[in-house]
Amino acid sequence: MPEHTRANSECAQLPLIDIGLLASERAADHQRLAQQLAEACRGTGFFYVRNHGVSQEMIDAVFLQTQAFFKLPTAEKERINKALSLANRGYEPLKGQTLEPGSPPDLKEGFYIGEELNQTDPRVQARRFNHGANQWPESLPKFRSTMTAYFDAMNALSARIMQALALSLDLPRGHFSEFCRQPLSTLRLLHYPPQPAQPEPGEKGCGAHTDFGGVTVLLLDHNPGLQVWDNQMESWINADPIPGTFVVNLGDMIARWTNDRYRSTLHRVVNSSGTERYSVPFFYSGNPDHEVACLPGCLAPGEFPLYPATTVENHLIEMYRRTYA
Ligand SMILES: O=C(O)CCC(=O)C(=O)O
Ligand SMILES: [Fe+2]
Repeated sequence: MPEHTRANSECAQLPLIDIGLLASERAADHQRLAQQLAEACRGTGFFYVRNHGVSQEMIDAVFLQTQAFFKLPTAEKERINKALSLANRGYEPLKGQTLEPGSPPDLKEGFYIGEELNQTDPRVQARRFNHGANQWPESLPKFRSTMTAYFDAMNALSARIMQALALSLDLPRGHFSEFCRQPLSTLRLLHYPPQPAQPEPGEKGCGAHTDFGGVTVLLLDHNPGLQVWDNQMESWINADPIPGTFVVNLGDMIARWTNDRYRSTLHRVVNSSGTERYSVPFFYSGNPDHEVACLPGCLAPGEFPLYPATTVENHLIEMYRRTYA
């Protein structure tokens, strides 16, 4: 992978998928969706979705609250630092994560939100991984309701994307419905200051990484900055924002499931826009107890599974251990 931070602007665009086709009554529409998706997933594993049904009003409200949160005084953000949570919820300061081993820490600050759970929930009582209370900023009255509504909308959209993924793998549409029950999901708000004029070698908004979980549904503001590694071309593709869409990408669990027919792809952020950049990824990892093993149809005769079977929870614990070690 080249060290410089520019992407090849002449490269192919990522595909744009009409996820609304899933609601069609016509089998031909489902087939078209399945085909387009299979192609996208065998390619970079990154695509845009449109016709997703999430209102622009809701998206505007999410950005408004996100910006308001990061503009709060540092002391207030620090009061709900993620380090105070047993469930990885809350504020992550600038340079708090290093997604690319060997590079300087990421030039971003973040905020993590999970499912709203109270202390009596059996999953919290049992200290299941990433299950616990959220931490909320006190001085933003609309923050909590905006984010929980968006969280629910993202869970619903992700479940629909899983249905489309099932179709793309020649499986029944409901194949992942058990996986989608009581899913473990993380909503992450991100703020990237502009890339400094004189960065440290390798310093950037977000180091090259793959996402851990099932699917990621990423909301971009109007700024470019996201780059996706194109294995075939051996270069970075700019995944610039397209209004009215989300960027969707596959996490490491899908590679496990499909024996690498579908891959999780390296991506990174270089905020060369000269202004503040905000983005809101949603990580959908599914039911913690669900078994992740090679799917039917993803093993040709004589081919062996590349990964041992595991559960969602054990896979995630292992991935977190590696990143935050
Ligand atoms: O900010 C972005 O565009 C991407 C963020 C990302 O890749 C992540 O949080 O995993
Ligand atoms: Fe990512």
